[in-house]
Amino acid sequence: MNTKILQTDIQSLRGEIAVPGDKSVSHRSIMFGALANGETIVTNFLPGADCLSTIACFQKMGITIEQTGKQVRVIGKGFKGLTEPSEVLDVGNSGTTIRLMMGILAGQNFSAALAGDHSIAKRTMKRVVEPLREMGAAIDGRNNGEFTPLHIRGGSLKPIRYKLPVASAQVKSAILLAGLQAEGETVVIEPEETRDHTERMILQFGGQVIKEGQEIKVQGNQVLTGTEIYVPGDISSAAFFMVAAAITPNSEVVLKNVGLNPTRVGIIEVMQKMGADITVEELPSKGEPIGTITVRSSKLKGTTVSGELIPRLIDEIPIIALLATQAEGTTVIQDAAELKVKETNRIDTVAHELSILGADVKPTDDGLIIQGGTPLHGGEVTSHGDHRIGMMLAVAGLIAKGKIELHDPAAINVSYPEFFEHLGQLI
Ligand SMILES: O=C(O)C1=C[C@@H](OP(=O)(O)O)[C@@H](O)[C@H](O)C1
Ligand SMILES: C=C(OP(=O)(O)O)C(=O)O
Repeated sequence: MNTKILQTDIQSLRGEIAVPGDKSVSHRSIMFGALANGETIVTNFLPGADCLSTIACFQKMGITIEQTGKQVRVIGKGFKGLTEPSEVLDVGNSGTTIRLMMGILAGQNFSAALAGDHSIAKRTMKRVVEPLREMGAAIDGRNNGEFTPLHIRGGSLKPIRYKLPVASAQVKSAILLAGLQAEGETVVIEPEETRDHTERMILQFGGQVIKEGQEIKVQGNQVLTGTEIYVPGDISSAAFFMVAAAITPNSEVVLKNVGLNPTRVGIIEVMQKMGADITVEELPSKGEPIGTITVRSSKLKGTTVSGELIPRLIDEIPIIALLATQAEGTTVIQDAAELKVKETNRIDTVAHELSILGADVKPTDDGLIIQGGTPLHGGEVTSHGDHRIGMMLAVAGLIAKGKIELHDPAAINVSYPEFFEHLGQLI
């Protein structure tokens, strides 16, 4: 495993960064491009390891996908155009790839095997397996289909009306993707609103989806048409530099072209509540809302992060925890038990790694309690193979005094291959 000596005790961060394309939107652009009829052109695609896994899976099902950097061309063959893969579909580290793809495979008249890395093997798939079985898919795998390697044989599906037991965009999307192939109307009921990129993309590809309160409805047997997709910058990647600017003295960082979908901007609301100096300028756009975010260092105060906010910032909680270590007073993060089923148990890995650097972070059943105002020092830390933990620790290094060794920094390539290069431009 490789190790990186982090840059520590930085005096200021200054500059402008265009963060890479949104991971959630990039995955979906490939999936919908493959299921639509005709050509789809994707620009500002995220060439991170997770999205490359999605491309490879669809290539194995007979779809022509040409990717050069951030530009992708997909030749879709319609919902009935995928072919039975002769090899295992390898999802790598990507929960979004496996869960959404299962919704697609549920409606395919063939058999497919799915597997991923060590982290994927520990993440529960039951949440998608249960509704997809109810719709008619035959799924098997370890522990009665809960864990990879999984096997799925799809076919004709019946629609369902399904109340999500947890607020999850991945589960919602898997059911909607199956629902688009079923006979009749499928309804998903969300306990809390989650990211709506799938719904937006159905519309962009000429399909229909209706949202009524907490219910999302799709008719089956829809036909989609290839289109042009512009992927906005990923606010989940921008979040690391937003927090870096807020906690590093004498800093001003401008983040261009950031996606500002209302279901994703919880981090902005939390930073404003904590007293961060943050301005957001929304710009005209055709697809997802985008804009420029500017953050300057400022004095911060603790807060509570809970309830409906959680799904709107779920992937930002590790970096919010770091922010809270530098705020005055206590920050409580609750209702976030979902963190336990991400690439790592992020409640445990955040608390453990930040404590090594001198922070006061206590894990709870559904979140974290952070006593702020703690100076950070050096130490030996690890990403645990989790990209968001790796980036959070690199940002922690900026304000730490002493040497920090970060093990497995390469995990960051999952969502932000240019991360260290961009960080270097700001130092
Ligand atoms: O739908 C998506 O693209 C995602 C949904 C979220 O997961 P859950 O649906 O499990 O909350 C998020 O954590 C993940 O990074 C991406
Ligand atoms: C949880 C994440 O992704 P996934 O579920 O797709 O692995 C993430 O990117 O933080």
